[in-house]
Amino acid sequence: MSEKIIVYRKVDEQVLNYLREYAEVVYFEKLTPENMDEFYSELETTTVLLGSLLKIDESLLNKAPNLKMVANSSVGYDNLDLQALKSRGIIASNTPEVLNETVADTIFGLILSTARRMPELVQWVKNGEWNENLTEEYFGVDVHHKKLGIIGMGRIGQTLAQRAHFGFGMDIYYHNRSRNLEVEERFNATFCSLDDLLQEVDFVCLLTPLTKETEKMMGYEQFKKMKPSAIFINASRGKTVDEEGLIQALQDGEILAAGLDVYEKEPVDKNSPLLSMKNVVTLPHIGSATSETRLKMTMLAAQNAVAYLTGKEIPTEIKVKLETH
Ligand SMILES: NC(=O)C1=CN([C@@H]2O[C@H](COP(=O)(O)OP(=O)(O)OC[C@H]3O[C@@H](n4cnc5c(N)ncnc54)[C@H](OP(=O)(O)O)[C@@H]3O)[C@@H](O)[C@H]2O)C=CC1
Ligand SMILES: O=CC(=O)O
Repeated sequence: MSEKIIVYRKVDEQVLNYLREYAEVVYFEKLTPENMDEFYSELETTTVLLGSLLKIDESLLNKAPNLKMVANSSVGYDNLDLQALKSRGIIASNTPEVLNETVADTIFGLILSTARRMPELVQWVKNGEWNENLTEEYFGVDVHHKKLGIIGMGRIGQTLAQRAHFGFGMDIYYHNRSRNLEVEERFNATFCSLDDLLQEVDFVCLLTPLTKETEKMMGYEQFKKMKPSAIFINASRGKTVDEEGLIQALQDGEILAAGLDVYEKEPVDKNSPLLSMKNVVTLPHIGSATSETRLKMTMLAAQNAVAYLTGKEIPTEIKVKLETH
């Protein structure tokens, strides 16, 4: 058994045992400043890397002369420099589909808890401030039968639209670079320009991957186009939003509230104004974070790694056209 895999995130024992049938496994439950030297030393002789979030760019690849495959345990792969990987002939895979339902549940939770001000009111009750009947100043806004705008109507966007349209009677609007007629038929959804979507809907949900095109695609100018009664939800990547612009828009009352699972910098800065705003619900990037779904994701990453090691077709290889210079 000559191949070596580094697993650099916590995974279930059954995932490790499966990998051990095919390669020597070096396991780091997590990477810390204390174990980075050991990680880099193992990296020199490693063929496959399995984990998530780690920035895999030229500087890391220079330390990995034998690397042949990166099995990312997330659907988003903005942590990978695909150009650098391709120029070295390194294959990459991600974990699409298996997390759609769980992430859509999280997003719906964010929509409901932001609209109905749940975290704020839970705290109010726990603080012992519920002394009389609730007055209007604590009311939220309805979700059912409102207009939901999805920017990035892909796999997760469609799973969200399913809940919103059939479960909550919401009207669906979406913006992608390309139209999807099947989505339009299935959810009676309306395709719009970004500006039209922002002006029309009650809830804007951002779900694009982070790319050069989508970086800071939502800034003050875009928030200003939303209705002052509208709510912004971000479950894509923090960097798709200009966070300063979002803070300013919330402070100026340009939008009603925001529900966030992702931030420009993670973990989010403890002093970020977002954390002290009552109308902002802040989750710690838990889109896919259930035991069942994380097991499915890491097992799929392991299956991708094993497919590479056994010369089989890689189930969810990342295949994108790269820019040529
Ligand atoms: N918060 C969390 O824990 C999680 C976050 N995510 C994030 O969600 C993202 C989406 O995942 P998934 O649904 O599987 O991805 P998909 O690739 O299935 O969907 C992405 C959608 O975004 C659209 N899109 C891409 N670029 C643009 C653009 N420039 N402008 C407008 N629309 C665009 C695409 O349509 P078109 O090509 O037609 O433009 C596509 O419909 C991931 O990349 C990840 O960053 C995912 C899982 C969990
Ligand atoms: O953020 C999570 C992912 O799978 O992407």
